[in-house]
Amino acid sequence: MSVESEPRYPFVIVDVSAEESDELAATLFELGASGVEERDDQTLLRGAGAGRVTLVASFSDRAEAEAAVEGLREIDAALAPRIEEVVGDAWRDAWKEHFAPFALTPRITVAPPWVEAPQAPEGGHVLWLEPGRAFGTGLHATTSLVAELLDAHAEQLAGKPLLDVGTGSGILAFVALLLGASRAVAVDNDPDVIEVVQENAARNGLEARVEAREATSEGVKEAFPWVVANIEARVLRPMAEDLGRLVAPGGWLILSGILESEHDEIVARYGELPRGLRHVETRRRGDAASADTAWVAILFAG
Ligand SMILES: C[S@@+](CC[C@H](N)C(=O)[O-])C[C@H]1O[C@@H](n2cnc3c(N)ncnc32)[C@H](O)[C@@H]1O
Repeated sequence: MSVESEPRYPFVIVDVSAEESDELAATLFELGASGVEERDDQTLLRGAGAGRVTLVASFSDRAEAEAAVEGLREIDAALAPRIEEVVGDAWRDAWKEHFAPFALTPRITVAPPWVEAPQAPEGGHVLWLEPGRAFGTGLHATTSLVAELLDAHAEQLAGKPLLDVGTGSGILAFVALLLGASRAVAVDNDPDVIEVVQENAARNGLEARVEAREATSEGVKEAFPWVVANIEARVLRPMAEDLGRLVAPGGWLILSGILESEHDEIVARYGELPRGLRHVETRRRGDAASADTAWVAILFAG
């Protein structure tokens, strides 16, 4: 295929502070972006560094991208957005070059399917994972913090079913199953990830123990002894009643996708539910001195 006939994908790229990133991502959607990727110090493709976030917004054509750049300049002339155009489809797989086997927890090594089988950790397992376009390589702190909590509480998890809300690639459901959970229900409001979860389940011989479906917490009826949700504080806040209902008496809930600055408020919100979840433990990752860039995962007991 000649370069002229290859598809062209315009992106608007802008570097912002972590505090500004959510608001500016929403603005980019309002300006017509079809997707906005956030890159920071902890994502597979790194951001601008020094705690700053690089927003990469995709547009359907060049004219729309140029109009969005104009729109951003009108909002704040100091933003300095730029347009980059990618020609051809090879970039879609570029992230694969950076995705090598790594120890997610003491007992779980994650490996992409295109490498040779790595050594499993002692008493542990290799989790074969191809996230595709779903979130959840395990390289983001919000994922690894939950996986570590599951590993640390594997004795309580053994033989119990688990609900994974916002499952993405299915990574947390698979970690739980490899650590001994009996079965997992994995739900996500993005219908595109369900096939990814099913493919990854089959890759690990776990398909009989995972039920993946398009749903939010509202669409789940039964309560579980274990519930995990790595979403975002702004989604977890209104979800509190539902998630509280889904934790069986004596069960456990892990929440992630929460910044240090949001920690106390989330602990209070879930603690004041009629079910009264008790804060047990918080794990932290990132620069603790900066409450707006350090991530936390919170374990509650029901
Ligand atoms: C940060 S990703 C987490 C993926 C994976 N569980 C992990 O830990 O790496 C959040 C996921 O939650 C999903 N999500 C967002 N809002 C949701 C909602 N209200 N109900 C269910 N899933 C939701 C997104 O589609 C996305 O796949």
